[in-house]
Amino acid sequence: MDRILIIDFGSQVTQLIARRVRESGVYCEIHPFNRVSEDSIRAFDPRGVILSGSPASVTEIDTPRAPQGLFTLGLPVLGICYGQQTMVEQLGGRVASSDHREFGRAFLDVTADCALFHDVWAVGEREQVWMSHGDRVDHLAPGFRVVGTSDGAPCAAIADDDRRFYGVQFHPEVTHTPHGAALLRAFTHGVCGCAGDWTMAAFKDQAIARIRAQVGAGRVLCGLSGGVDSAVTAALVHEAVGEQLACVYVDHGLMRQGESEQVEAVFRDRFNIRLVVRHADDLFLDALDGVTDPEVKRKTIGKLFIDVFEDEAGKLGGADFLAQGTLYPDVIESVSFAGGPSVTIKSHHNVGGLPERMNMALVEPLRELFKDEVRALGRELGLPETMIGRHPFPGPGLAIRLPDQPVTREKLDTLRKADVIYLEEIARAGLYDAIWQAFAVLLPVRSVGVMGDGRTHDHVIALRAVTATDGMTADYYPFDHTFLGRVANRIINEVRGVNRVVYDITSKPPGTIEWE
Ligand SMILES: Nc1ncnc2c1ncn2[C@@H]1O[C@H](COP(=O)(O)OP(=O)(O)OP(=O)(O)O)[C@@H](O)[C@H]1O
Ligand SMILES: O=c1[nH]c(=O)c2[nH+]cn([C@@H]3O[C@H](COP(=O)(O)O)[C@@H](O)[C@H]3O)c2[nH]1
Ligand SMILES: NC(=O)CC[C@H](N)C(=O)O
Ligand SMILES: [Mg+2]
Repeated sequence: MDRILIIDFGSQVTQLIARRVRESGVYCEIHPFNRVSEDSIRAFDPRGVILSGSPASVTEIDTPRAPQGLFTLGLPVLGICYGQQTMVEQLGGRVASSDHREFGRAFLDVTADCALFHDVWAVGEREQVWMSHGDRVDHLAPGFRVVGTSDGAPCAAIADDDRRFYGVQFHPEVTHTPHGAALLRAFTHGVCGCAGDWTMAAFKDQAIARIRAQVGAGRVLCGLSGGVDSAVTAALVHEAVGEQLACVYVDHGLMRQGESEQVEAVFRDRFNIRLVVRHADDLFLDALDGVTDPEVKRKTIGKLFIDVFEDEAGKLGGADFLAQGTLYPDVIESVSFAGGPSVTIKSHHNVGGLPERMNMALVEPLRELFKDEVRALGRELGLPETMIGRHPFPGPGLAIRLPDQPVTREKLDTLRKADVIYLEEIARAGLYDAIWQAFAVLLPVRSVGVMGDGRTHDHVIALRAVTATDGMTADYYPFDHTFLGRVANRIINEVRGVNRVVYDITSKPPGTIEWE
């Protein structure tokens, strides 16, 4: 299988390089610069290498470099921004800090032809690109020539066709460079000669073969949440090892209205997979009694998940493997320049402690995929569209949508009623698929209102809806006011105990998607 190696120097947009390469039908992986060597590159056996951008500056000592041996392997190399700068510097050219910094939209004048521009750009054209740099290449390394210039970068695009080395100061991976994807494709297909045959159908067959080889005759347990990731994982593992798989769905009393019934019905209807539904609301709600702190809530729930899985595995006569829907963004070790370990924003309930305690090995067939690729794989496996397009729902459920207050059955009930109205209206307006995730939050404040000429002193519901591609960053969804007014009206009229509705317009960062 053709593959491209992306060496990450810590750019904010390295993941986008991977997405674009994969969209061109070529498998790729991101490896942090401090983990690659000439040997590791040989072992990975790529058709070509892309060097990412970085917050660091080549002009300073002790900043990251590519392994020097990379440039003698005979492989095509594309350096993007910092990647271009370090390549030039490592091959004998010079990079300097410039007064003329460029951030955001810029224009590139195409001054010469090269394989990177083939069928994309012609000499004499002026092309929109996206820039984010303060340094620039001042003197080319031997063998290179300039093929494009911009106001702030006389060497904005450079080529050494003999060695198949290319460098661009702009970022082709971002959508603000309109022809960027085509340039990356020209690199992967034209320059590196990749066939572009990495499809979800091919991935599915390989994944099934890998699961069979790993699991053998062993027994697999899969936590099923109703979410896309676990559904696709279960379907894939089932195709691979059939009856050796059992799924456990835990109703922890923190699910949305009708959710458990729906997950169970869809699953039993569509799949012939053994499913255990475990009702454990007393267990979870008792443990959460009086807990207000978000981290304590998350850890309490995480621990109980482990207990329940352990218990169910025992009832099933033991399990050798645990199947999880871990995705590529969870796996990528992005390079941190903050120095020191990064802070914990929130402990994502993960069944991470599980395998160790239960002596189960992990089966993680989605480790290499992004969420949209998981959805494509789900389609390949014939999963229903309602399951594939489902908004993500966090493992700790509604507990983290009752911020800064203890979880009670009464509050859960109020929250559920508001949430279901909101989602109903979103579906009715045809907006469900345009939104990454939407939900209601019950705030720990009461406000004064007037209803039916009487005074009310009731709860406030906050509505949240965001757009995102992988949940790492997000923007609030720009509903029109008529829509918001309609939802607010219905919630206040139909949900007893709520007299006010607000809309959350915080992006991530600085906010997060969930409130806790
Ligand atoms: N209620 C639940 N019962 C059983 N397992 C669960 C439950 N909630 C979460 N899990 C397990 O935890 C994993 C992580 O949850 P996560 O929400 O990240 O993924 P998902 O629910 O499969 O997909 P999505 O991100 O779309 O919600 C799931 O894949 C599943 O294995
Ligand atoms: O399985 C999960 N377990 C968790 O503990 C958890 N916390 C947040 N989320 C989901 O992750 C995405 C990003 O959420 P945040 O911006 O709130 O961190 C959003 O999609 C959140 O819904 C979770 N999913
Ligand atoms: N985006 C980047 O890779 C920036 C590289 C380097 N820090 C510069 O400012 O030029
Ligand atoms: Mg989920």
